Amino acid sequence: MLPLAEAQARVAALARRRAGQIDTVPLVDALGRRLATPLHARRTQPARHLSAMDGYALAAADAGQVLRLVGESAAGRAHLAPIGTGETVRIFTGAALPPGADCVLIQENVARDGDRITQVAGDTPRPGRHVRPEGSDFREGDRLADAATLVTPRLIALLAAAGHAELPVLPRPRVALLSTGDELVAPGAPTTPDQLPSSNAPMLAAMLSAAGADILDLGIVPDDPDAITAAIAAGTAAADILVTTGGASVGDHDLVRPAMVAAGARIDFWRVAMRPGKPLIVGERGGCVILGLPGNPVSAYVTARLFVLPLVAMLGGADAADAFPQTRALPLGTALGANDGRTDHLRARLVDGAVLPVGPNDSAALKGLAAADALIVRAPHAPALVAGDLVDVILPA
Ligand SMILES: Nc1nc2c(c(=O)[nH]1)N[C@H]1C(S)=C(S)[C@@H](COP(=O)(O)OP(=O)(O)OC[C@H]3O[C@@H](n4cnc5c(N)ncnc54)[C@H](O)[C@@H]3O)O[C@H]1N2
Ligand code: MOO
Repeated sequence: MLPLAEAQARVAALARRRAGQIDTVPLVDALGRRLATPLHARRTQPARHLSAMDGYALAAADAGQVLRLVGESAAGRAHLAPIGTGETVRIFTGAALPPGADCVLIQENVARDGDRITQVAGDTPRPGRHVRPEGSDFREGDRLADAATLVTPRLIALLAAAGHAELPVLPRPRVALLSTGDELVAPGAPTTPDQLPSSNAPMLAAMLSAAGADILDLGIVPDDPDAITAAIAAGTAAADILVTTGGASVGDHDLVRPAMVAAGARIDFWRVAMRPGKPLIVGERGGCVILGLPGNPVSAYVTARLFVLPLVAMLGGADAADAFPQTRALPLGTALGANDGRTDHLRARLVDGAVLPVGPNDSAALKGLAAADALIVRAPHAPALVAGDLVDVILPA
């Protein structure tokens, strides 16, 4: 069995992007994807010296004088004529300063009598007071984002302001999903006592779509070697990643690894020193990485968090250092026994800043999984802990 960190490093080594492909998409559609190229400002922001407040624009040299009102400057309707000595212009937030003005008096500190403006409160204005200088945010040609930067709503705002309507992004990884097992039916279909709904497929599809993957659901195949081999061949031909669930272990009906070999895949490793998730199979066929997850739903969830989502992130442009889940040390809300030789992942909840395991600790128990919003990570041979001790926790993705 491979140690968990070594297994993750081997998956990182398999992450190869489709060379050269760039999608150009509208700003909002780029959310959650990574830039394919660096991006530069196509305009200067602010494009002129702008007022940061509603008030009166003047030259600081005229401070303290009674000023004569000669016009108005509003956002989008600049007062472009220069003002002379002793003159002022009514100005609003975001409006251009007229030439000759270098500061703004806020209107609360001013008394107005017809076209006569007098400062009645506040500090003596200095040059630049309440002014956003031209180019103070960015200038045309400035490099605003590097290639591989994650597109957030905040970056979308910056790039929209910089004149971009579409962004060049790395392609979404295509992930094929295959559920194996004679006992499985589609969710919602009637079940006999020998059957159960395939809950792994919608769980994984939801995790993958939130992670920005395009999903190709290959459905359910029975425990038939030829059918699984054919589905693996089809899935690897169509996708960047093929995720299978079930049939990963050692039983007579655990057919995924032999089927991968029959389909011409290379097995990179099988079995990881982790719980749940021990029977994970990783391989590749024709440039497609195959992740054979165990069938137990909690095992499928944990291996998806620890291997599938990081691989999707790496194919989407993330560095390995950012792609794998980070842990945070949080106080335990209860005692825990010593761990054995596998890295353990306990379903847990955050309650009042402490982390509490959610039972039962069974890799088929879905209620505990649904109730958990964190995973406690216990290193191999971690010692017993008491309430209040710090423990490593993976928080929700
Ligand atoms: N003798 C041994 N037995 C087992 C070992 C072992 O090392 N030696 N490993 C155990 C571990 S750990 C796990 S995890 C499971 C994983 O087994 P498989 O990946 O072969 O999964 P299956 O046997 O096909 O299914 C296990 C369980 O999960 C249910 N399942 C399968 N697919 C789905 C799905 N899409 N949605 C919901 N539930 C699913 C399936 O019905 C079984 O109940 O093996 C242990 N055994
Ligand atoms: O280690 Mo298996 O993945 O639970 O039950």
